[in-house]
Amino acid sequence: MAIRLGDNQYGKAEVRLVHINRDTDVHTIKDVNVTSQLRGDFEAVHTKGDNAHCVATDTQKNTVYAFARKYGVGAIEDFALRLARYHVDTFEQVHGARQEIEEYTWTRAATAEGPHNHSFVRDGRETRTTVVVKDGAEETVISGLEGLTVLKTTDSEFHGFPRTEYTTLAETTDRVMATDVKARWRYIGTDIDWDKTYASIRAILIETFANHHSLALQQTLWEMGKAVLEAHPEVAEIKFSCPNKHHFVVDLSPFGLDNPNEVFFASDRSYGKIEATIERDDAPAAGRVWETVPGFI
Ligand SMILES: O=c1[nH]c(=O)c2[nH]c(=O)[nH]c2[nH]1
Repeated sequence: MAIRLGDNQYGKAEVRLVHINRDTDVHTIKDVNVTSQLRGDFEAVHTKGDNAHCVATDTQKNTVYAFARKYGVGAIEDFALRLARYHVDTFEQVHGARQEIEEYTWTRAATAEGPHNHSFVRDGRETRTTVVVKDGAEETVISGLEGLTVLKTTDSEFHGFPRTEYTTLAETTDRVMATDVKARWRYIGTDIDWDKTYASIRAILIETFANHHSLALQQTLWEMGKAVLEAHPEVAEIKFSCPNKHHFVVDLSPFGLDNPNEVFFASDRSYGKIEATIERDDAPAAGRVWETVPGFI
C-alpha cells in the first residue's frame, strides 16, 4: 500500500497586530488579525522530520510585525500581497502562500471639540476581510466583510411560498427585514485601489439593501450582488452567507391591544440562513481558492 502526503500548508494563525501611525499628532490605528501560511516543498518536514525547508511559524509571525514597522500596514490586501510575495520570492522551497487578514475598524472618539486625535471607539462588530492566495506567479485576492448588521422597517414582503401540512407562517406584504451581511468577493487582478473599492462595495451593499423593495432575502442578496458586479468590472463574483434575523409581531390581543407592526420579538435563533453566489458569466475561473475560504457555497 502506497501512502503519500497530500495537500498541505502551514504557518502562524491569528497574529494580532495593532499598528499606530504617529507621524502627526493625529494618530491612525490599524487593528488586524493575520494568518500566514506557506505551501511548497515540505515533504521531508512531514515524512522525515527534516526541518531544513521549514520557515518556522514563529518566523512568519515575526515577519508580520517587522513588515508593519518597515512598511506600515496600509490596505490589508496590500499587506497580504506583500507577505505572500516576500515568502514566495525569498525561499526556493516556498511555491505558494495563503495570507488571511481580518481588520477591526475603529472610529475616532467624538468630543465637543470634534473627532479626537488619539482616542478611538470600536462601535461595531463589523470586520473587513481578505484572503490572498499566491500559487507561483498566480495571485488571487478575495476580500469581504462580515458583521454588517442592517435592518429595514418596511419595504419587505414574503408570500407566495408553498403551503404544506406543516406551514404555519403567515404571508406578509409588510415585514421587518434584518441581516448580518457576510460577503466575500473575488477580484480580477491585483492592480486595484483596495480601500476605495472596499468603501464603494460596502456603500453599494447598504444602499441596495435600503432602496430595494424586497420579496425575499434571496432576492435582496441577488440585487446587492448584481449591483456590485455592475459597478465593479474588477469583481468576478461575490458570495453571501446571511442570516434572516426574524422579527415576529407579538400578539397583544390577550391584553386587549392591537399591534399594527409596532411591537416585535427579535428572535436570535432559529434564523433563516441564505447563501448565494452572484457571478459573471465570463469571469476567469477561480481554481481552488474558495476551498480555503469556509462558510460560503
Ligand atoms: O426572505 C425569506 N426567505 C425565505 O426563504 C423564508 N422562509 C421563511 O420562513 N421566511 C423567509 N423569508
